[in-house]
Amino acid sequence: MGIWDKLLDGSFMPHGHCLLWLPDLLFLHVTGDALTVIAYFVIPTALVYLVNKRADLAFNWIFIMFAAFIFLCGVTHLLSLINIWHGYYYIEGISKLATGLISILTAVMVWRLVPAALAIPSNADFRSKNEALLKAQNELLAANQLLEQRVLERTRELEHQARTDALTGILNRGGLMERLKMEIDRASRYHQKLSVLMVDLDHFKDVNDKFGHLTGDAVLIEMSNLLIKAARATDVLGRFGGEEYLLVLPETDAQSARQLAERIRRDVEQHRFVQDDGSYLSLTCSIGVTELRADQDKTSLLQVVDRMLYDAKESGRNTVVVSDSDSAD
Ligand SMILES: Nc1nc2c(ncn2[C@@H]2O[C@H](COP(=O)(O)OP(=O)(O)OP(=O)(O)O)[C@@H](O)[C@H]2O)c(=O)[nH]1
Repeated sequence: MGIWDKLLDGSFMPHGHCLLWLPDLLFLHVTGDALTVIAYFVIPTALVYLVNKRADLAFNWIFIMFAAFIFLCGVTHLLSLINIWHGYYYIEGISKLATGLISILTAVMVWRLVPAALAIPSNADFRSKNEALLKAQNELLAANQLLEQRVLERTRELEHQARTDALTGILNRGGLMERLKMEIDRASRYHQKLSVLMVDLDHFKDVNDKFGHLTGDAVLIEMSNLLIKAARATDVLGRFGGEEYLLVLPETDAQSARQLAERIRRDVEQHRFVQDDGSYLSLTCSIGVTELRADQDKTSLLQVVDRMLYDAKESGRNTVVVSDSDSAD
């Protein structure tokens, strides 16, 4: 008995009459429906697998509804195939009803989902938002770099200010001590000469007392300008105290330092300090000078130069006193 005979034997009765008893027509329907049934079972399996793997998927419950709907369509198709030979019409009817219900429910739910689904940003939205984010990030980076630059500049400014005398603009005592130590270290290391001058205006208190503090300040500024002019660019000038200045002279021996000190003393003596009202003020200064000895430290150097200044004051002011190497300590 051939396949067609088997398909068309008595069990086909009476259901197959709709297919006109034609084997090729029956084959066509069976093949089409069988393929559809396979697809209807494979698709929901894929959907359920996807939802399982991607729990973050937006509206994943609708995928499950689609899966149920397609699966039931598959069952209905399968039953319609079986019913060519067996008449399970009630079962097929129940299956159709279940499919219809789930289809209607899915249709309603899908329409209710439309506004929310439309609100999901498109790829183009994401791209433009991403670009905007990148732009903002670059701007932030640039702003950060600018800020770091400003902080660096401000830090340098503050460091400079911390070492600067607010009145005269030359080094203050702190800055001066730092530089003096550096110069002493350098001179000791390279066995170079180094001398220091301590310059102090004579009877400066009288200037304040007679002409006021503002005139005193103006004199101090003018005095520092005078010293800047007298010194070399490599010399280090700073305000040691009230009306006391320290001049550090790298690569300079006591002899040359004395010559410079004498020139400064003369310059100050001859200088006319201008007052606010246009009148002039004459002042003198006393200067202590010393040259760094081997193994001498900053404190000892300052003690010596301070003593030389004291001697200059004691010997009548407007004088330069240089330490000789034997009497230095
Ligand atoms: N205007 C002004 N005066 C100052 C400043 N710092 C210190 N002085 C004054 O400088 C004067 C120093 O007085 P003294 O130490 O007696 O010295 P001097 O009058 O110069 O006397 P000798 O040094 O002995 O010649 C004091 O009157 C201080 O008030 C300042 O920044 N501005």
